[in-house]
Amino acid sequence: MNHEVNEQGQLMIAGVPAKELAHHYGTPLFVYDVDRIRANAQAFVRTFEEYNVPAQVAYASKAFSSTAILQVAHQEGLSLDVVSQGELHTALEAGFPVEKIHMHGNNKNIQEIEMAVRCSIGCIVVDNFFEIELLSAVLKEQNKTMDVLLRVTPGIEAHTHDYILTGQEDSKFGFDLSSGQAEEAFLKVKEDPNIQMKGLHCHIGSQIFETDGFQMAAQRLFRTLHEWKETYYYEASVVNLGGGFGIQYTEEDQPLELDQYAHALIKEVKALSRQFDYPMPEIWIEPGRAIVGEAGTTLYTVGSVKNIPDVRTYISVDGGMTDNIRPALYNAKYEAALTEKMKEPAENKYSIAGKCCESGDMLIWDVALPAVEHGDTLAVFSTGAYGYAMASNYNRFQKPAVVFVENGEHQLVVQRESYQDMTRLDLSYEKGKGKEK
Ligand SMILES: Cc1ncc(COP(=O)(O)O)c(C=O)c1O
Ligand SMILES: N[C@@H](CCCC[NH3+])C(=O)O
Repeated sequence: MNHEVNEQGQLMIAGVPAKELAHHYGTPLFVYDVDRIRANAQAFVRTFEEYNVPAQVAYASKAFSSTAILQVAHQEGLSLDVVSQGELHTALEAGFPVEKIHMHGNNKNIQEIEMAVRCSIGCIVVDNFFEIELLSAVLKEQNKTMDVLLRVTPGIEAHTHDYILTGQEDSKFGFDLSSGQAEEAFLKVKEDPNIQMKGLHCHIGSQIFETDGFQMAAQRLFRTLHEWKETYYYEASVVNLGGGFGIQYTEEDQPLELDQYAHALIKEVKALSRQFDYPMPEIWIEPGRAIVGEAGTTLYTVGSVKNIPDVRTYISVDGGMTDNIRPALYNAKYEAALTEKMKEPAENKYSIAGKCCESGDMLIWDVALPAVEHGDTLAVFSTGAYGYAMASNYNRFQKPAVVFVENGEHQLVVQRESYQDMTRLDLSYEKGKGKEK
């Protein structure tokens, strides 16, 4: 992996020495290279523009949601995918245009739907029959209309590199195409004059390195849309192929360039539109990881170093599974470096441990590094997606701060949580002072 290193052998992030950031803001610290976020967004947006294909590139904010990142997403012409009232609230606080917000979720409750309808967001991606009932009732009550996509499971499951064609669908998300549930949902949605059915949505998985899974999914959606056109004279104006575009965490990961994913989707949808003589729909996608993943780096300070002769050396840092649950949850792999020793050769293998009371709180096993000492700043790369977003307060550790860096300037965009923040919602218990039943 290529990193910016200055003459003194220091790791630089968008023109600023990482050590300086660690010193200024403290650690653990999430640092985002904003130029990189913009370039990632543009790789998708420009490709659709170049091919003159109407599209929406919706940033999947589950990957990392905060006011600042949503502002950048908007500046780069992205739409937004939210999955909760919390993510929608953040979008509204960030001033994100409501008409470019799409709402997902396999169990949207009445409050979420009411909020989405009240705010007149751009689209709800409908996931199940119960939701159709809730949405119909809310639209009637608020005397409003709503554009929707139906989320369907096309029977393709991506397992990072390969694809499993599942005959029988087994997913908590969406309507099954093969059993006819999707068609039943389509007919229900079509019955409601307040619901405008714009098209179909699917999402086949995450961290996908090839394009054939997306192409297979597009084929299945088109086959369905073609049938519905023949049978019901329905024409979709949108096909949403979800997110899932892979990124590089370690040297072993060899993702495509982002514009190659977009290019392949455009080519496939154009071909399918010709094949089925179907009017070319808008193509919507929902990248999360691909927008922010590689743009993020986590900085930690090394604390204890424990050598077990002939076994391994553990180095413990001041964060861990509370700011990056992915190694513990998915056995995810990362690369790391010592920010001040970028030009020094690796001299040993170290295993990087977090500080939670969990043996499984390990960030990286056996990574080759120069000699590690107490006080070193350690950078873990490609932590921009599903890191801060999945952070917890386990062991009552504070959530880290987040800093944006662009053109040599840095700015705090999420403050470090304080202990007061953590106890703010706590109330004391006094025996005998409870409400009687
Ligand atoms: C419906 C949907 N869209 C988009 C995404 C974003 O995925 P990724 O971050 O892999 O691009 C996800 C998460 O996998 C998702 O479930
Ligand atoms: N959170 C997961 C991916 C889930 C994507 C959301 N549907 C990850 O870190 O890889």
